[in-house]
Amino acid sequence: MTLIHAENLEVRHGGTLALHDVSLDLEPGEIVTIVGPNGSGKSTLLRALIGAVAPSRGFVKRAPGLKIGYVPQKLHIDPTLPMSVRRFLDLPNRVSDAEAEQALAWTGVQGLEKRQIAALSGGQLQRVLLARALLSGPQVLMLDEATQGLDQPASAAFYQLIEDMRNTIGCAVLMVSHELHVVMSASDRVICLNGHICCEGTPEVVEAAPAYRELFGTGTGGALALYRHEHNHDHDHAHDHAHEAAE
Ligand SMILES: Nc1ncnc2c1ncn2[C@@H]1O[C@H](COP(=O)(O)OP(=O)(O)OP(=O)(O)O)[C@@H](O)[C@H]1O
Repeated sequence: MTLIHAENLEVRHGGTLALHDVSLDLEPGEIVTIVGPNGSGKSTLLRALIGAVAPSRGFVKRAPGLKIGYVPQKLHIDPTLPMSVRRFLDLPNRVSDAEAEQALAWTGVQGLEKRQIAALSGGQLQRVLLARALLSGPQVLMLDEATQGLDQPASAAFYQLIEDMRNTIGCAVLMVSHELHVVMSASDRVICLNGHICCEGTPEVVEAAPAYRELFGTGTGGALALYRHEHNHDHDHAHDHAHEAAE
């Protein structure tokens, strides 16, 4: 059974058309990665699929009772507010000490219960966020640039962990990533977004697609190419995505 079905989504933020004509299905157990330039609507799409922003057109259908574990791009916690890892894992639902310990162990940050959230390193924080998402027993894990700020070995290890989790608990994974090398190896399906879906398919299909090559360039490869947006096909609509270099 399809977990999430989105049809012809259009999302506006005030006067900004963030997404239009976006249709997609998320099936159980698959790892789907969304790539796209800055401002291309990736976070907006995740938020629309969760129900945190309302589409101005189209609709999202989630399987009844669907449990989604969401790992946000940033965590906004006032650094002056005391918040231990253990307390954080109780939000929004209380969990037992044993469950908290198990989730932290699984994500490789065992023993951090008493540490303050504000005192964690970037990598530790991402793993604690992941532990919290797992505690809800998700059928879908959604990650919004979860490896931002991590070095390459740390982000590779993080994605390996995600894949292990998918294999162990069978959840689907929908993630936004800026790391093409990871996307290409760890995803079952890639969606290339730029306000609308430019192309999608298996990593091999997307890698060869002209729209993807226009977005990310073909020569330079790696992270730099992500920001080189050589977008020259016609969109026949007016919206404000930066179609030029965003460095
Ligand atoms: N709360 C908001 N209010 C107004 N405009 C917004 C809001 N959130 C996003 N936008 C705009 O919507 C568009 C899509 O933003 P979104 O954050 O979804 O893109 P993104 O692909 O996730 O970007 P990034 O890679 O930089 O994280 C952008 O033009 C952005 O400025």
